[in-house]
Amino acid sequence: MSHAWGYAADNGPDKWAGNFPIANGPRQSPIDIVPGEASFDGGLKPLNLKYDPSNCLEILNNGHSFQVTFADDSDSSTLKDGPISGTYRLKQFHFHWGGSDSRGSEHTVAGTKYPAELHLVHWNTKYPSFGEAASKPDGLAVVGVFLEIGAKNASLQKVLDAFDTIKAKGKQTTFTGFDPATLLPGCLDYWTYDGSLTTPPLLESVTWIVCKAPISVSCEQMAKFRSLLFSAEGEPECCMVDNYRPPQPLKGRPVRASFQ
Ligand SMILES: NS(=O)(=O)c1ccc(NCc2ccco2)c([N+](=O)[O-])c1
Ligand SMILES: [Zn+2]
Repeated sequence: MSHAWGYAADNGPDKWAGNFPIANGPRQSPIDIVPGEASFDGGLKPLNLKYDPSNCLEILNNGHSFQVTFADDSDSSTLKDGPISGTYRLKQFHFHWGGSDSRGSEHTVAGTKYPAELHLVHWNTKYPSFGEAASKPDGLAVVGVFLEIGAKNASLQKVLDAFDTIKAKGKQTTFTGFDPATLLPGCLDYWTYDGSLTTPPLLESVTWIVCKAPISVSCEQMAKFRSLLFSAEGEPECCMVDNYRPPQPLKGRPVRASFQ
């Protein structure tokens, strides 16, 4: 029986290369972003994000995180411009977080860890589906947003209020009418680099777009994230915390900044 991947000592990030050798590839994510080593690129366009709340379908505990899934059968929720060419459709968003406020983000900024990180995942419509796009070097674009401890985030609270019905792995429920744009920071300055999925299968198909500005989350809201379980109903309860991969070697990749 294959030993499923996870974030524990026996199946966590240091063990993933066994089943997924690309874990040691040339464009793995996340990375530590060092602002002083990023190069400003005046050719980078502002992000053009257009989301339709009616595309929001459901919320699911997938045993690694929770995700909010969108209908992606039309170009009604898209990412354009920024560092990418063409049109990328929103498929889902999810988070990574820590067991305490001192850790949890996947990307770090000059070594600084945030308590959580939001990922908005989009796929290139030059390919017929997410699954096809996920295996192409320009197939995916993920917008990363850091969460920092501060005021309660009213938009995030709408997502957290759905948690009671998806506590265990495999639970899902209808979740409609949510506008993911309300989770974005006011300033959309970003860093961008070529990387990968940060969980298995670790495919090197992601153009990463990491926002410089964080959004707020209260410490009570962080406690709500930590109330989810990695485990399914009927299994010994295992709190869903520290579901983040640490920074990976840059291996000579340029990191560009959309701002000076
Ligand atoms: N942390 S992330 O945004 O890089 C990330 C990682 C894995 C998967 N999915 C796993 C997967 C299986 C086949 C292809 O993809 C996704 N996603 O699907 O949005 C996102
Ligand atoms: Zn992610």
